[in-house]
Amino acid sequence: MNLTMYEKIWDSHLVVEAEGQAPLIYVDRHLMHEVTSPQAFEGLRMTNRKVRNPHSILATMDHCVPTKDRHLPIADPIARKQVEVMAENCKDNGLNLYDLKNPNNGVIHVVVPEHGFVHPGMVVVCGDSHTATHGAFGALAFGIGTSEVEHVMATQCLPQKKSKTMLVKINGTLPKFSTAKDIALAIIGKIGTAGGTGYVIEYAGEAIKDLTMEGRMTLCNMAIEAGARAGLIAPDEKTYAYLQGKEFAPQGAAWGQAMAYWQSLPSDEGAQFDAVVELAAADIAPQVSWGTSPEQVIGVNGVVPSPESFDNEGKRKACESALAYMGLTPNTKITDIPIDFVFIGSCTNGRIEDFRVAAEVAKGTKVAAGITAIAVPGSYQVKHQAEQEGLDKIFIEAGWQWRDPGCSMCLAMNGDELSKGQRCASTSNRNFEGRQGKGGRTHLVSPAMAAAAAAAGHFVDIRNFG
Ligand SMILES: CC(C)[C@H](C(=O)O)[C@@H](O)C(=O)O
Ligand code: SF4
Repeated sequence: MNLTMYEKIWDSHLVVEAEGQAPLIYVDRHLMHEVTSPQAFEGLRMTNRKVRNPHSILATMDHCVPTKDRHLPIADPIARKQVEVMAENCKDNGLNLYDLKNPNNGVIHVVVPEHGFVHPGMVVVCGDSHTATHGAFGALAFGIGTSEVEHVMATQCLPQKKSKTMLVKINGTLPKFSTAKDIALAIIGKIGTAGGTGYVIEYAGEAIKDLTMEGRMTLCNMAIEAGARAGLIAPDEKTYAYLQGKEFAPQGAAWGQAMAYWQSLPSDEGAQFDAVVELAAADIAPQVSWGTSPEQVIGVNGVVPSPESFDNEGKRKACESALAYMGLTPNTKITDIPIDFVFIGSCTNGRIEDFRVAAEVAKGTKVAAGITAIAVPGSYQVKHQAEQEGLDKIFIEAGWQWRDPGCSMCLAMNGDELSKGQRCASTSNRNFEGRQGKGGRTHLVSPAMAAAAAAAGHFVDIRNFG
């Protein structure tokens, strides 16, 4: 039988499928951060249970951590408590934690790949929706709720409904200046934030093969914003080269055995998907979101749409309320929208490649008057690598702030936030109302587009920049 990669991973992890119950699957890796784990640990304590396999867990602190003045105690008492509780829980259960002082600290979905903790063919969970990121390695990776976090800690298994499969094929090669972020946004613009509901998306096609591992992570990261359970990309030579030699990658003879398994994972020729979506890479321009949902997005050379341009009532209404919140009028050119803030970072675009591209654009420019621009590396590893390459100096000379790692303004839980009415060019993944601070307005873009906007003071078409 011709199977998709999802079906192969599913079949090899299915523990039991009892009549009238959700199938039970085995979980290989469990990722953790300070926000969604405390109640799960508490639940274990109350029921006198232990973590079944501490080695399956890697934990960090990222959401509520400060990105500056880290030598000082955390000022916000709630954040401080969260960090302390995380440290205690990990210590009590013998878990590997990259705490604030650890040189491996950073955003969970950035640090996990850096250490080769996720391998092709694994089932990976985390109490976090952007777990989808790890699908870039050909692993079935998805977010779970806090009660499920407890269940997985205790049993290493998870009741899980089987998903349908969707193939998203990006044909041809991407134009210069269009990136994985633009592919992600263009797909969501096409299928909508509910387009992937009930599906696991497999991304394929020449443009996907061409992406670096960082780019693949950016793309899979946003599968969740398309409503999908997870995103997947078939492992290939790039995947293996990325993993080889990393701390948690198989070593010695185990490497060869693992490779043999990994090479069996890609979807078989003729495998049937429940849905197929195709896009031409050549049509994907640098994207800018204009609304309060990632599907409200358009090419940078476009204009803010009017509610009447939508053919269904729901979308018309959504457009109206998004424009009111965003303070935008229909037909405004995207490149005429002024900004107040720029954020480069997050588990979508906080990797070394993102800072390289942004620094190349920022080099020799100055942040426009009145604009605050912050560069927040996804991890200390990214930060140190960038510093070795002198990227920090480029940003600082251009007037940017160079911070310590964390989720930061991706969701503004740590005090880094917009004030009411401020408008931000952001490389993160969600532009929901209030996501970057109450009344703040978020436009999702790629790192290059963010850096260009910082210099110009408004969005610019990166293809004509400089
Ligand atoms: C805090 C966490 C539960 C949340 C998520 O699940 O994604 C956060 O990481 C986010 O990006 O909104
Ligand atoms: S960087 Fe943003 S999307 Fe990623 S885990 Fe943190 S808050 Fe969630």
